[in-house]
Amino acid sequence: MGDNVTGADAGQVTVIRGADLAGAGRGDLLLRDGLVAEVGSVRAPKGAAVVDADGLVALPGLVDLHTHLREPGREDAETVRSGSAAAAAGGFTAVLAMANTSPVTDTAEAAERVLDLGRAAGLVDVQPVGAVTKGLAGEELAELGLMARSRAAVRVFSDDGKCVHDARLMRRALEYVKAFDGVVSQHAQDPRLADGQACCHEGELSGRLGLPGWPGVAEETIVARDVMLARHTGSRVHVAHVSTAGSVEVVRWAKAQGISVTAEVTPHHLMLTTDLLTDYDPVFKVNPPLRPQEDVEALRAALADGTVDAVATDHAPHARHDKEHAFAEAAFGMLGLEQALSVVATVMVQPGLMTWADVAAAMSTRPARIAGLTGQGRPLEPGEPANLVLVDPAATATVDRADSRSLSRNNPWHGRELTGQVRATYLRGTQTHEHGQTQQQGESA
Ligand SMILES: NC(=O)N[C@@H](CC(=O)O)C(=O)O
Ligand SMILES: [Zn+2]
Ligand SMILES: [Zn+2]
Repeated sequence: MGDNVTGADAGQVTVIRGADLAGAGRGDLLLRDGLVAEVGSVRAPKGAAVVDADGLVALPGLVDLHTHLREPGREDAETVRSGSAAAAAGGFTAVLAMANTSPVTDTAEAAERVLDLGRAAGLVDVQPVGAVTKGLAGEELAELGLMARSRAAVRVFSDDGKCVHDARLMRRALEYVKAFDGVVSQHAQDPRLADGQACCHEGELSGRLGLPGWPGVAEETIVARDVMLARHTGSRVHVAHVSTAGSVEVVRWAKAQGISVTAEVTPHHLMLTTDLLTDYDPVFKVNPPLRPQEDVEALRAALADGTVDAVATDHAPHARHDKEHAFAEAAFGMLGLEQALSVVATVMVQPGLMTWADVAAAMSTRPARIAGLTGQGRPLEPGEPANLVLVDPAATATVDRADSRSLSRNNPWHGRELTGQVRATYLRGTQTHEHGQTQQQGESA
């Protein structure tokens, strides 16, 4: 069977044998009619596909709160279809598609178009994020209510790529989305403290490399302001790609006050540090920038103790001609979907900072809840949608950027050895990805 399995028979019955059901012991799963029909010790019905999951961990399908799919506008870098294939290969069953496309997702029609492109691809649920401001210009609120009431039922709003810098607009947006339990996901970057040129963590290294500095305080001041706006409005605010120990402190304090704040961390901020910039390789240029080891440690601790709610990829594909430039001119952003789970397994599970049940919470349950996706992030229990991923926790592989389903190659993990490999992904019972030989037909036929 190929690597990406599409158009599988919707009537297919599948038995997954002997998986480690993260936190709930070892057992079989019977998938039928798009649902988990039985859990425990299952007899395979005649004609069922039987998957030997001995030694594999089954997790609820992963949910990415932060994906850039580039369609419409930059189909040379990614399309909804190619990004969906990358997501399925990474174990995801749902992604939130960021609004910084061209045109921007700032109307109900634009949101419905993204939703429909996702359905046509059929590999993951593609849920559009709506822009907070028209054209991401930061001046006028977009049609938040119309996007919320559209077929796309938008709940997450973000100007990601840009910060909603105007406090008055941010306050209005928070007040507005409260009516439908929406959330504003903030790209926290004060444009006066870190402008569009800022591309290296501000410190000794940025001085030595002669790169414009992006200080942690440019993030922290916005996070601090926004949690106070969330407290004032009683609305939900979400911190996108949190990158510093200081931001973590603010979020920890805010949660202790009962403020409705959530935060996500990217795989790259959990593993990579600013000293990778010494070779001026633009693959490591990202917003917010890679930080020093102290910040990485603080982010790992905050994810482990739940201060940071979720891992989100910030998958940011870029075409060669945008990325392969002198460091200062190259585009910001790196790929994330295909390696996210392996990175989390390598830096969090292997050293004992998180269990697989914790991974399910941080990469499926909590992101689904934050985004208001009711059919995702559900436990693997009878009657629940059969959205799941099978992971080989012990398998190790070296990342090769050429293997990607993404149309882009800006993969910061290229050449690295990671542990924990996705073996198969199922969306409502249909296999959307298979790696290697996991399936035998008709055990009891
Ligand atoms: N993360 C990035 O460096 N780039 C993102 C935008 C963003 O997330 O800010 C992109 O759209 O390329
Ligand atoms: Zn961003
Ligand atoms: Zn982003």
